[in-house]
Amino acid sequence: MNVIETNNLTKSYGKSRGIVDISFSVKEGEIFGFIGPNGSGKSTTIRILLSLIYPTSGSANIFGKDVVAYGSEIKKEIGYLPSEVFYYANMKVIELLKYSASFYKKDCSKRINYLAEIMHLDLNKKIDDLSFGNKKKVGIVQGLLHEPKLIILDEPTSGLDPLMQQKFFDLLKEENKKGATILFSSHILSEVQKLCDRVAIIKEGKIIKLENISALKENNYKRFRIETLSKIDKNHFNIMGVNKLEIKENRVKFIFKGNINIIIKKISFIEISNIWIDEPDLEEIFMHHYSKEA
Ligand SMILES: Nc1ncnc2c1ncn2[C@@H]1O[C@H](COP(=O)(O)OP(=O)(O)OP(=O)(O)O)[C@@H](O)[C@H]1O
Repeated sequence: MNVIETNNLTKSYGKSRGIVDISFSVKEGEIFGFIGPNGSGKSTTIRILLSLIYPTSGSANIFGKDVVAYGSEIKKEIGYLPSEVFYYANMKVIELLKYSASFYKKDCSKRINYLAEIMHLDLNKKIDDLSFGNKKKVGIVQGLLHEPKLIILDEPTSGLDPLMQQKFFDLLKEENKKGATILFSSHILSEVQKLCDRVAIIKEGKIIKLENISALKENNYKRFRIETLSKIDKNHFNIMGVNKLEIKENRVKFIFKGNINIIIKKISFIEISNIWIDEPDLEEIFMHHYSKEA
């Protein structure tokens, strides 16, 4: 079953582009990454899913229900962490969280304590006295306190130190194991790589690639770094499938996608002193998509 489904979702802000023909689906139990640089349209898509804004054309369904028609009903099953959180500064953390919990028809107190303990959040502090990172933690607890079936996170890790990021990711994995579906938007590829099953790459309002993380990483992309005994001819590796080719004297590096034997044969013509072959990280593959399709 698809938990999220969008069909040609389009939003224009007057004359300026928001998103154009965004179509993707997220299956139940999936952790889906939404990746793109600032201004590419991630928040716009998410705001439509949460019916905070309406699409100009196209449609989006969550749990099989249209987000425009059933927005308020759907929202009860969603945990949302916005990219920026704003609170009434005068409230204590616990007061705010209890207020948030009052929107749901269940007792969330145990859950609030559990989440606060994991995230090292002091419930008795005033919101005003919290650092940016601690305010973010309040947002995390607020988004997860009602054990939502769908968790939507918009650039959730900014402000969290690496240890807290790890705890947060562990928490998300735990929620996912219990059945929650997750939509995770980010411009930090290493986080998406750690957490997500599948990813949509969004650029200038359009999805340019939908891929399994494993396929994106292993899709025959290999990073080669070679050192040779003599200077390398600048055209030696200028062949199909070679990208980001850099040659300096007796060193060459590139990313290759294709039949690996072609490269091995090419290498056999030169005398090498060292070679490293590994998998490029998502960042490199992603940047390659961007530069190629720009
Ligand atoms: N309220 C608005 N009025 C006018 N244009 C907007 C508005 N909100 C977003 N846009 C434009 O829509 C496009 C997509 O922006 P959006 O905020 O969805 O991107 P994003 O990928 O979430 O980026 P960021 O990571 O910076 O939030 C951008 O060109 C942006 O300038």
